[in-house]
Amino acid sequence: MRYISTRGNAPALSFEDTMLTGLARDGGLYVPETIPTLSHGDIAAMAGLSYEEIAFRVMRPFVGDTFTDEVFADLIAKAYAGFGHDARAPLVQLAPNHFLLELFHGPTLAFKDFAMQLIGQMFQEALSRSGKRVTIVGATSGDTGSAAIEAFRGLSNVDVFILYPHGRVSEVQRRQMTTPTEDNVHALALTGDFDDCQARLKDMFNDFDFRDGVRLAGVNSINWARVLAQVVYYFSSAISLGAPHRPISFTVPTGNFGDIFAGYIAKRMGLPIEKLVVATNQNDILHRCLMTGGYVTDSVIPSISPSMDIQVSSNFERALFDAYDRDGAAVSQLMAELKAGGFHVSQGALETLRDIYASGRVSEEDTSAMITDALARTGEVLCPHSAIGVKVAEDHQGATPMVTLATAHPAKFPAAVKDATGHHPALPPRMADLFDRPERVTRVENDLTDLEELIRDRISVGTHQ
Ligand SMILES: Cc1ncc(COP(=O)(O)O)c(C=O)c1O
Ligand SMILES: N[C@@H](CCOP(=O)(O)O)C(=O)O
Repeated sequence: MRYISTRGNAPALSFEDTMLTGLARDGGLYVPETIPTLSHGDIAAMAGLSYEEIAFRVMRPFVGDTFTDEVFADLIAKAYAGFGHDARAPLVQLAPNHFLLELFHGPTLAFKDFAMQLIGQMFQEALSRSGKRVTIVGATSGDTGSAAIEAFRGLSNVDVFILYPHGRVSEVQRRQMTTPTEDNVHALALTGDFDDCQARLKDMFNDFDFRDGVRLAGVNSINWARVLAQVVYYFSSAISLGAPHRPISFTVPTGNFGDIFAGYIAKRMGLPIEKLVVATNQNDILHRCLMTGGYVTDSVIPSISPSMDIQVSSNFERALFDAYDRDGAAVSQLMAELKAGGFHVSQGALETLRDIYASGRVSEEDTSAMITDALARTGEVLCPHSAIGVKVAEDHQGATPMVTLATAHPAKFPAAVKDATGHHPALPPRMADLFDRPERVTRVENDLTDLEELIRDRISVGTHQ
């Protein structure tokens, strides 16, 4: 299995090199050269298997010879052993034909743990074989950062720097990133929004002196391994609802387009997914694009669903690559236009995208109302992101069973949940002292040179400031 860049101008890589490389050297994102498929019989045979067994069968064809079967199965087992639910990703029925896929039973209470816990294991295995050391830099609107820190804290061959937008993450998210005490963890609060954090991260990857000098690695959904691990729960949930014998639709609270793109990969692998519905908050560039064809950036507006406060949606590039028949030059042209403010998707590519994806946008008021309403109707306490998903799913519900992804635990966003329900959602007991732990964070400006200097200094000193 080899991986190629969406911009068509970078070397094809193995799974291991793709995972450790992050962004392709032409600025593009890696995707598999061909997408392996599972037959109707292969999928039917997964009924009744554990999450870990399904994970192995779904991901194995993508991993090539990076890990033996035995090692890969062991890494999967270790990755999910710490989850707080035996099913790992349990389904809850909200209405006769509508199900909630709870993805928040991992250590940091968001769906990011599914991929990050596995990537942590895979990085350790690969780095211990090669004896190399890497510097992970991540950009976060709140959840990727805490999941990455949890997965890599204390590892001797990794430093992890997380850029988050100062004042624009929830207090729980911030404390998850600023309270770990390990020397290899560096939380950086940047003046700006998530798009600024992600843009500086991509600038670092495109600065080859810096990239090679610090051995830069990425664990955002830039990294193909992130997307891959997220494919699994589309299979596990659809199979438990009767796939491959009947089709299923999914609604996905969306920002950087990684999670819903994983659903697209599941569909391409043969899972009968009827529709993938993009659910956005008021930062609705994806919804506007699917409606009009115009992908035009706007400034990020802070919302009560801060993890989705994103306007430049990184993985949309992967969707465009396929919608443009894998024409890297066409994607490069679109990305150049994006730098100047935006682009228009061609009619053919837009029709392809609309065959796969539908979309909806939810206002702040409707998000809050849905948290209130869902509690009254179903007894579920939703986080604001999941509430956006449920609202859009209800607007798109047809005869096909609908699964909405619940992407975070409500206790990560207590203010929004309390406003809507009157109740303060409790953190799990193991995190009960989160607000008593001392915080450690460095304030940084949105300046590439300064950021690179800080990272170089920290690595060469080898201690946390
Ligand atoms: C809680 C939550 N929901 C939804 C999303 C959006 O997911 P994606 O960026 O993969 O579209 C994020 C951030 O990624 C998130 O943290
Ligand atoms: N919502 C994310 C934003 C980064 O997304 P990623 O999937 O590319 O890591 C976050 O919580 O950080």
